[in-house]
Amino acid sequence: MAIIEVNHLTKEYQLGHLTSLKETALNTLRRLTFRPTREREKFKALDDVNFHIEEGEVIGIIGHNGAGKSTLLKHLANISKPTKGEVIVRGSVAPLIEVGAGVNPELTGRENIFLNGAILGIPKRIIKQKLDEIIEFSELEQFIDTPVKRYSSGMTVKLGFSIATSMEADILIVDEVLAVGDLAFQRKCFDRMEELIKRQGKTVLLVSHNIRQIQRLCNRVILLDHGKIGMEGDPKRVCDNFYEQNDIKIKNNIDQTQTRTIGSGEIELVGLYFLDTSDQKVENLTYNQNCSIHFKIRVLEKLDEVTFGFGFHTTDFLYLTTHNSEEQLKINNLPPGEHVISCKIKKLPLMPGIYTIRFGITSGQAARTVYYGESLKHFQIVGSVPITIRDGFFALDALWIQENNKVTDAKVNSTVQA
Ligand SMILES: Nc1ncnc2c1ncn2[C@@H]1O[C@H](COP(=O)(O)OP(=O)(O)OP(=O)(O)O)[C@@H](O)[C@H]1O
Repeated sequence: MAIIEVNHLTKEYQLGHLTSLKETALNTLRRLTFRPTREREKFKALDDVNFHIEEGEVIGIIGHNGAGKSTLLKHLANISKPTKGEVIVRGSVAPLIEVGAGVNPELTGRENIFLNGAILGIPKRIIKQKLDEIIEFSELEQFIDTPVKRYSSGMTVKLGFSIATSMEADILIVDEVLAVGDLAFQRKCFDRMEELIKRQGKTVLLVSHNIRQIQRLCNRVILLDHGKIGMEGDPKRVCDNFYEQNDIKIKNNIDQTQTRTIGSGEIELVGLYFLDTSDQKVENLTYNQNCSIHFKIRVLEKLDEVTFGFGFHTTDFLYLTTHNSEEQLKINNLPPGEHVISCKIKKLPLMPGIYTIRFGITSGQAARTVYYGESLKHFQIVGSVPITIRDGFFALDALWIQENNKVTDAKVNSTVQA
């Protein structure tokens, strides 16, 4: 029997509900003055959502901002009530769904550990046994007897995460919390999640915008799209589909895409384009194409010992390559004015998809950064790839060989001769 059943789950909100205090006051005034109250429009944050989860499954929930992911988790954690439909949960739930969820701000860290254990029906004796481990994992030894309302949001998350993952509830529900807290703690959380999932076979529901993390941890992914299930199933298939949708959105809104640049003001990038082998400008490239990338720069103040570097990254800022000019091109004296620097690329081995470019310029012996930009230009790699390549970002120019082939053949021959 499924550990979680979601049947025809619908959640309606009234638009503007979040600012309802002012609206309520206005409506009261309208009623007093016998004027008709304004009907507020309703919208469905979740719209007839159906799925089952079996024990031990690790489900990732992805989708655009406002798709309904958090709303769904709140229903699974029994924090929200459906407008229509039902959620059946056959087990205890440790929810980690917002900063401070399940944590009482008036109580100390230690008291919260006992409170949470009690809510999950864990005997005090067992909680006492786990106490040291929970405190140690949370890295809050010094503050464990301080009321949680004095904690920073990162500290609150650390406590919440340690409690939720130590209490051995049947189902762990995690919303994006791994993105809070310092990097080292995030890594620790990720490792613990992986351990819970792989070694202990826990049922886990995970919401994240970190699609790569979802793809790595989950065995099934649900893609929510405007409150409905847009797609569901194999993580790679669903995540790839989500990337494609995103990439198309980005490509259609390229002008609105935020490029990120920093600079000293001595130099600026005024043009960036690819040329094919006939020196024609090209917007899209085919897989394995010979091409060159050109950077048109305007130097405002004379610079010395100038080196360049560029790289490709995905639209979600996964850095794929860098190529520095240090060994090939170092300009000792770059006078004010416009200059074009280019880099020839032999057989660009990027797999079909949408990528973007970063570019940096340094000057002087200490390699001071005078310009750095990311997401500077989106481009698409099109065309088909050899069937040897299934996924990833790069195609290796590689060949499989059975090295002991000759030895085996020789043996076979000698056997035959004998
Ligand atoms: N209490 C509420 N009252 C009114 N509208 C709400 C309420 N809570 C959520 N919503 C709306 O419901 C929709 C779904 O919100 P939800 O937080 O579930 O999205 P999400 O997929 O988690 O988004 P994000 O990725 O931005 O966190 C949004 O349009 C949001 O504004």
